[in-house]
This record gives sequence, C-alpha cells and structure tokens, in this order.
Amino acid sequence: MNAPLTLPAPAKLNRMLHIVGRREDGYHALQTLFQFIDLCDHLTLAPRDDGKIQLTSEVSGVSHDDNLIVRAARLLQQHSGTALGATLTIDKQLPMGGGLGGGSSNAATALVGLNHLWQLNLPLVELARLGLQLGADVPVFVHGHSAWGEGVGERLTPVTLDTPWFVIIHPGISVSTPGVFQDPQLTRDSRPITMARALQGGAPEWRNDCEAVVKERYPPIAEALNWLAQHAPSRLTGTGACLFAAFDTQQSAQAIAQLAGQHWSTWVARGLNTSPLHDALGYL
Ligand SMILES: C[C@](O)(CO)[C@H](O)COP(=O)(O)OP(=O)(O)OC[C@H]1O[C@@H](n2ccc(N)nc2=O)[C@H](O)[C@@H]1O
Ligand SMILES: Nc1ncnc2c1ncn2[C@@H]1O[C@H](COP(=O)(O)OP(=O)(O)OP(=O)(O)O)[C@@H](O)[C@H]1O
Repeated sequence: MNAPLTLPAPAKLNRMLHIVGRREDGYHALQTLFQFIDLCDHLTLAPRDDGKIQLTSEVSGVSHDDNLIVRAARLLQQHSGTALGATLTIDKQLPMGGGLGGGSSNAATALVGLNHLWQLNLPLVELARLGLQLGADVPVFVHGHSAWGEGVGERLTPVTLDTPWFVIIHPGISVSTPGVFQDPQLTRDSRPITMARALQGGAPEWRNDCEAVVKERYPPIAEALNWLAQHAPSRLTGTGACLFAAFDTQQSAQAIAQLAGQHWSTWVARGLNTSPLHDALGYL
C-alpha cells in the first residue's frame, strides 16, 4: 500500500468576473479569469484497506459527511469501484466562504490525490466532470492551470496571466453567495466578450460585477475596498468577502499588507499559472 501523501490545495482569485446571464435553473452564466495563488490548505491522504473514508480534522460549521473532502472521496470511490478507503487530514489556512474557493480546492485535491494514491489513473478531464457535481469551482482546481471560465465556470480554456504579488484582505465577515446572486440589483446582463478581448484589455479593464451589490449589502467590505483602492486598483474575488490588489514586487505588497494588517486579516501571495497541487505531483 502507498505511503501517506501531503498535497496542497491552493486558493484562487477571480481576476475579473462578468455576469452575462441567468440560466433556467437559477444559476448565473459567468465569464471569469481564474488564477491560483501560493496560499494553500494542505491535505494529508493515507490509504486504508477497509474501504472507509475518514476525515480526522474538524472543519468548523461543516459536519463530517457534508465536508467537500469526504464527499469528493466518496464520489470517486463510487465512480471507480475501488475497494480502498482513506484517512484524510486537512490543515486549513484559507478562510471559509471568502471567495478564495477553499472548499472547492479541498475537493479537487481529494479527487486528484486519491486518483494518485489509489492508482486509478483516471484522466483529469474525468475527475473535473465528477468534481462539477460538488461545485462550479472544482473543475478549474482539478485541471490546475489559470483559465478563462465560462458557463458557471466549468467551460475552461487555459491561459497564461501575469503573476504579480497580491495583497489579499479578509474584512472579517462572511458573504452569502446565494444572497448576492438573488439580489434584484445585481448586474446580470453584461455583454459577453471574447477571451481574446478580456486578455487584450488586461488588468486595467477588469472588473467584478458582484462588487456594487456586495458593497451595498456589506459596508465593511466597501470600507476595505475603498481603503485598498487608495494604494492600487482593488477587486473582489468571487462574491467576496476577500478582496485583492496586485503589486509588481513582494516588498511593495508587504508594505501595504503591513498597513492593512492593522485593521484586517491580510495575506501576501504570489499569482501562479500552474497549481502547486499539479507541481507537487509532477503533472502538466
Ligand atoms: C462566484 C464564484 O466564486 C466564481 O468563482 C463561484 O461561481 C461560486 O461558487 P460556489 O461558492 O462554489 O457557489 P455554489 O455553492 O456553487 O453556489 C451557491 C449559490 O450561488 C448561486 N450561484 C452560484 C454560482 C453561479 N454561477 N450562479 C449562481 O446563481 C446559486 O444560488 C447557488 O445555489
Ligand atoms: N473542506 C471544506 N472547506 C471549506 N468549506 C467547506 C468544506 N467543505 C464544505 N464546505 C462548505 O462550503 C462553503 C464554501 O466554502 P469555500 O471556502 O469554498 O467558499 P468560498 O471561498 O466563498 O468559495 P467560492 O469562491 O467558490 O465562492 C463553506 O461555507 C462550508 O459550509
């Protein structure tokens, strides 16, 4: 049996996010640029031969069986028909419900990691299809490359983005994603653009359509965005609560992070074009 593996589950940023429509099932059609950052949870996976899936860490507010790690492991077990199980331990660094995609990333690391550990050799495209059942953001984490995302974020085209240093601020509140998407004031009719157009315009033209509604509903997020915007163009990731700005050097990012840190939880992280998960496994 394979030895235990410890693998990263990185955060993502939505460098831009446009809402271009509403589907019949209520979900919204998006156009977004996903990028990973080197801020990660770590998942340890140990195989077991009794077929059980056991997560040994508590994740606050989430029951064992609802945890996306457990759900991903069970889904893969069922799909592949393997008789093996796993003991899983998550070291959580990413804030929950912060727009950094932590839960989705944990699920993707479980799928990719167990595929390796159980020697299933399923292609990433098959794991991504499975992962979509768990959340719209899971496929990009399974594929492991910066991407232009359409649909609910599952139609992915790999892209190469600039890799600045980001200051990321968590304003200390959590945002209800369904609440934002149900808000009557939400912009949901942005004109669709081509990927080439999105990339050509670059960061100065990027925006997040959720921002106006989120600022209105959550004044502490408006306050943090206004503060960070004094130093550099600032954006929400996903539906928040986290927000970010890009800097050319680690030093300049750290200087702003130090100031922000007096008010909020703050991180400095590097933008990446390939996921640390895939780097760790030697994929891509
Ligand atoms: C906004 C993004 O962060 C962009 O990366 C993600 O699409 C959100 O993904 P997520 O947090 O995994 O959200 P989910 O758990 O899939 O959806 C939560 C709720 O948000 C709404 N929702 C979500 C995604 C989407 N494209 N349209 C929606 O209308 C739906 O009401 C859904 O029930
Ligand atoms: N392993 C997990 N880690 C974090 N959240 C989990 C996990 N399993 C289930 N969840 C649930 O998923 C919800 C969303 O978590 P997540 O951290 O992915 O939100 P997010 O960063 O806002 O993601 P997104 O950018 O996709 O909106 C959490 O509030 C929690 O209830």
